[in-house]
Amino acid sequence: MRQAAVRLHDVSIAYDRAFAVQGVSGSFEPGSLTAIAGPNGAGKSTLLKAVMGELSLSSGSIEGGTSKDARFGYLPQAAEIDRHFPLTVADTVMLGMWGQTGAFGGVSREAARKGRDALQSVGLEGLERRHIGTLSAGQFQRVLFARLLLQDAEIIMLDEPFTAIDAATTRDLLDIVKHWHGAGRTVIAVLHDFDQIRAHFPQTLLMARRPICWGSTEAALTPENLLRAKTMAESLHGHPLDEGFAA
Ligand SMILES: Nc1ncnc2c1ncn2[C@@H]1O[C@H](COP(=O)(O)OP(=O)(O)OP(=O)(O)O)[C@@H](O)[C@H]1O
Repeated sequence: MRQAAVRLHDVSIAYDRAFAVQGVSGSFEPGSLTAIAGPNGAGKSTLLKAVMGELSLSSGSIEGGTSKDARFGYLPQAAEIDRHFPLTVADTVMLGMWGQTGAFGGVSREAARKGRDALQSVGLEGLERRHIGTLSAGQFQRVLFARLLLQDAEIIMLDEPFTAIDAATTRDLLDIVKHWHGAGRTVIAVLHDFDQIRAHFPQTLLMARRPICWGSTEAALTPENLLRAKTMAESLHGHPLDEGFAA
């Protein structure tokens, strides 16, 4: 039997004693391409961060998801990234090689070539010396994808990768996602656009703090499940500490 890339056993996560995620079980199989969908505040980003090992669990366990694991590539939500940091495009992309070069490893000629290739793959050749603060949102997202390309991770996790990104950039970045999938990597993406999920993502975890459905996208994104997610989210916002109050 093939090993699951990441297996979740009854995972719950709380902030300040209030649950953000409750009772999620299932597997991201090796080579799968999965969307995580659900209303605002459903716990999607929290779940990704827990798989990355950035958050500890209140209960349950995650197999295959450990902190500082070079197997993982992670694209945080744009709002979580400080673009005022004085980095060039080239610096930012080369951070993807961190795990391979080490903190003081320096950039070899081969690594620099890979960096240029990655920038070319996302259509940004020539912008190496630009400060990241001067890029458009779409250009910056391309830079982050180039960094992920260099990182060469086995499991790639994307938190709202196409939010506020123009159609042409989204198309190009979706092509990279499909390329990763074709190469057998495991890709997990938090997404809000159901049409996009239906068109490109074979598997979906639909959640509203609790899991609603984790399976084929067709089975997950039914009108009934979407209504359940909406209703559950509305009840959560009305009573954030109700049954979710952690022990
Ligand atoms: N650092 C934090 N401290 C306290 N509460 C938090 C923290 N981060 C998230 N939360 C809360 O946890 C719940 C789940 O948040 P999360 O960001 O995981 O949801 P989401 O599904 O990714 O939402 P969105 O679609 O709006 O990005 C929300 O009620 C949120 O306010």
